[in-house]
Amino acid sequence: MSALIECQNLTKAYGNKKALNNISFEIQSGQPIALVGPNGAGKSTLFGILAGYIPATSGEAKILGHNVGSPELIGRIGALPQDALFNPNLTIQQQLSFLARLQGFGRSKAFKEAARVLELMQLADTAKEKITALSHGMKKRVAIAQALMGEPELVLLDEPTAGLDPENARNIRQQVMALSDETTFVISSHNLEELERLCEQVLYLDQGELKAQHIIGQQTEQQTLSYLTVRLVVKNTAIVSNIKQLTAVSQIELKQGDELVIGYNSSENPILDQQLLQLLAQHKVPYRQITHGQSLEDQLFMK
Ligand SMILES: Nc1ncnc2c1ncn2[C@@H]1O[C@H](COP(=O)(O)OP(=O)(O)OP(=O)(O)O)[C@@H](O)[C@H]1O
Repeated sequence: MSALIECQNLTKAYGNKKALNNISFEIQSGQPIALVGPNGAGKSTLFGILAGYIPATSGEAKILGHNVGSPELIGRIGALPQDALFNPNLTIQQQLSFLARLQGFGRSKAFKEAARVLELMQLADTAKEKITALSHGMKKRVAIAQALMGEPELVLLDEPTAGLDPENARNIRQQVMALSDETTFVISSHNLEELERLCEQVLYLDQGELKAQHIIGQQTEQQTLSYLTVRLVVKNTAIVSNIKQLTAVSQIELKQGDELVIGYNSSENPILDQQLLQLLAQHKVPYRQITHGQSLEDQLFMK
């Protein structure tokens, strides 16, 4: 079976500037995939190429075995561009029905499909409104509804929750989770906690280069240390020296005073988590959470 996405030496240059520089990777269908990287890393450019909006300068990008932009992919990919544009003269229902017709739906099926995705995004009440009458968050949800039309196998979401209030952001995350068994989502966001909750894999782009591709929470081959992350209820710097004395602890970082990231050799001490709990109890240090592994932020940025 073909990979869901396969890029080989993909490059996109704008004049002398390489927005993507010779990147190669392969992704299989499955749980959501995070695309992360600082501003200007090339995330939107990669989405644009995969969705068929932007031509690559060189290299190859295939989806489900077909070159990006090829007619075989119509209706099989959905995309939420960073700045989705809609026709201000049409109602939301007309707009989405029109897009469904472009995907090959007949008139009445197109209407039903538009209504289905609007319902999915809890937008049924706005079907008769024009896009100009909607708030930023609602526009975003319309754009996501558009990306879900035709039940595509791959949905590319460029910053789907940016600028949304917490409740709407949560609704979108819930929709993504609910649809993830049938559809593979690739999601870019600057909210690493959100991606960590939603995604199983991460692609990390920086200055047009692919710096990492790995499964979230899984140790990489180069990594010899295991990690425990402890969130304390109140800041406590004194406990650090006690933790350092536990067997096999080789690294400890205190972040913002209340989060401890402990690096240790788990084959030397497989019960460090239990010893840590005892130590915290002994010193009457309350904690909110202890997790195995590092946060996505630490996995990406901690040296
Ligand atoms: N149409 C364009 N013309 C010239 N340069 C462009 C164009 N589009 C993107 N770039 C440049 O390509 C690089 C990658 O941009 P891109 O928008 O893909 O980054 P990004 O990772 O999505 O950033 P952000 O997180 O800020 O959205 C940037 O240096 C950007 O200035």
